[in-house]
Amino acid sequence: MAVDGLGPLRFPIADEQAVQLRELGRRARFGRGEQTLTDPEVRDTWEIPKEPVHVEWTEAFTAVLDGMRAELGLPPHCQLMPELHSVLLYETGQFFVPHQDSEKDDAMVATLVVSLPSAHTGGELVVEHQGQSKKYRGLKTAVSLVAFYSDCRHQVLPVKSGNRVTLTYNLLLRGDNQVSATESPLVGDLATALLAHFATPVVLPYSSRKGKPPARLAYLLDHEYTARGLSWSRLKGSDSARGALLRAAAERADCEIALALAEIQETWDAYDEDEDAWYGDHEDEDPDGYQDPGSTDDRQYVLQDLIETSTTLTHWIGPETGRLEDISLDISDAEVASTTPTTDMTPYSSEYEGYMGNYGNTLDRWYRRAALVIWPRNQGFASRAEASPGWALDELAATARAGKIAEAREAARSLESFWHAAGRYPGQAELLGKALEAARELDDAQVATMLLRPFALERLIPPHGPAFAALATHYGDIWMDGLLRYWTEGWRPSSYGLAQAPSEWFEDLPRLCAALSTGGTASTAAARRIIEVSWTMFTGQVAPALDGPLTSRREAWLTALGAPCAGIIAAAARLGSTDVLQNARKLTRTAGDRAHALAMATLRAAGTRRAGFGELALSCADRIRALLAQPQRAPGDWSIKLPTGCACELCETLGTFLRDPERRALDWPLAKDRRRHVHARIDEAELPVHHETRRQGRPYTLVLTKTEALFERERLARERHQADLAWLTDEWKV
Ligand SMILES: O=C(O)CCC(=O)C(=O)O
Ligand SMILES: [Fe+2]
Repeated sequence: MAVDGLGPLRFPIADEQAVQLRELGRRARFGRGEQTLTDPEVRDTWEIPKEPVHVEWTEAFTAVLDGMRAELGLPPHCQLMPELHSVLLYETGQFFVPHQDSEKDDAMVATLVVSLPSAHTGGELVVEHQGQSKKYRGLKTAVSLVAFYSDCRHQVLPVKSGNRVTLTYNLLLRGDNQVSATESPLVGDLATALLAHFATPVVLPYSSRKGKPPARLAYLLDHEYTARGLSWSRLKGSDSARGALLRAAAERADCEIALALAEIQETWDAYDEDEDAWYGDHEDEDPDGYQDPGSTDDRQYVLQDLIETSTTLTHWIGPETGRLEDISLDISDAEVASTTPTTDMTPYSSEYEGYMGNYGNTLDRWYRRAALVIWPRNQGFASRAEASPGWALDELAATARAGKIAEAREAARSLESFWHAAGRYPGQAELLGKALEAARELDDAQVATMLLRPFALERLIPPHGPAFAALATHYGDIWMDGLLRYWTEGWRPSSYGLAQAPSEWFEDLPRLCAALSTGGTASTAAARRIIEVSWTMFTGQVAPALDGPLTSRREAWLTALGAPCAGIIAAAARLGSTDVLQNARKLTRTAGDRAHALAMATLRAAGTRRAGFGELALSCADRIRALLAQPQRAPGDWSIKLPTGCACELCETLGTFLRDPERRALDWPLAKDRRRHVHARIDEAELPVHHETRRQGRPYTLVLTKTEALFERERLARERHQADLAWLTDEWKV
């Protein structure tokens, strides 16, 4: 090894040469996510630039690399290619904390660390994998070489004395490391086991019933892979042989197999060992008990029972495309198998949650593992469709377009058992677009309903217009009514209270209905239906809440409803939905401050639109004129109206006091619960009454005082009515 300017290095490396090297170096950086950082708490090392460094290996290196290939479990027909990554100098005290190397190249599978001969103590390289760890010490008089798969966590312990100099190499895998396992006697056994797995009903927990046989098997691999490093031809260590065996067994059992990445979450019942020691000396502890949520060092917790595991496949190499695809597929416990249990792996993140009421203390751990996913070939379409429904819809449409309509319908029917979940996949707008296309192409009313049913009406957006119109024309009104009923199921009030109306979607209804109504009569009729159900939903939620006083909270709520209300009315006017327009007029005739607030908010949200709003503007103006015509409160008139709602004796006393035009204050000895009821009534109606408890005597005395806000508010309300009326006259020519 030679360095420009320094000449050949002499081994063991002497102090003065280490100093020369350091002068060339800079503080080594490390990667975290997308970033490259320096932080001497994490990595304290000098990195010498590669350009002036020249390394020449003897013949023996090739043999060493081939030995490493064999020991890493890679077959003889592939090769490890070393690529110099960095030249590092650790002076006394320097180190690198545990980390995983990032794979800088798709073909990178491992790291090679070469320690050059130098006298030093400490500075051991510690490599971990699946709970095992090995320490490697550099030598004074010989080169030492350590290679490990890049998913292994490793660290360099602080150098205690002397200097440690290393070269690190990325080991790239050249050639396909797959071996054929068809000859192995294990293949037959594995194939039999696969057939048994797919024929054995799942035992359901807490039930004497037997479930259906599992739909698939996900066998978890032992090494970690990044999405870019995932490849059949670069499986690491024992994964490679297992992959080959299962691939051959799947073939023999007439199954399909895919290589996937899984996200696994474990929830443990756990406790913090230190938590009980609260009486001890805690001075050096963080007062908030803060724990870095990203920290994977959760060994301070004592694990009790594993409460739950969830496994979701997030990527796979498409069985046909051979490309990495984003998928989302939940795998049940009965479908997961592994040689190394997840519990023995190192989580990439964990989070401890102390006692929260319903649950005890829990520790969540997250892992990423690779998996071989296997399913019977005759269930292939359904199995892949569950993982990527968008792909499936495209397939269905394409098959039907190619004239294989019976086959396409059959394939569509095979999705029925899980298709209800299609409404929860990410990318709903795109998925619905594809479903609309496929439903039309399949030309079968029942299958079309099955495919579309899981979606919700508020997923329908203007770009869907043409596909929706084609569907409406093709299947007719009755079919469409049925579909719209399904699509608004989530809108109906459930036992948990009112469903949440999709406000923004209502607001945008004119645009949607415009897009739908260009598609012919059937589509226009469907658009009218959509307006009707929207109005029914909207008033169903709002009408019951229009009674009662207008508090500030109510006012904010009603103001926010102006835009959706205006959206529905404008859409109704545009498509001539007379029923809805008539109903909207009814709303304008509803008496009360709340209805007025909603009507004004609707007019303000109408913007420049006029059609459909005329009567609303008129009746608002009438109402304001009537209010303004009422005599103003006389100075010194302190009477306040208590809204109806409770007829108890306390409320009667309260009502009498409030009504009295002369009395301003009331001293009222009342026990705690009764005081609370009176407070609640006053606060709920936001009455201009101050309440206070005088904590003397038994029971304490509730002191009520009417405040000046009574006059101030009425003055402000009048001003606002005047301004509103001016606006209505100006803008709406009422
Ligand atoms: O210096 C060593 O032994 C290893 C350095 C290392 O882990 C790295 O550069 O990523
Ligand atoms: Fe490293």
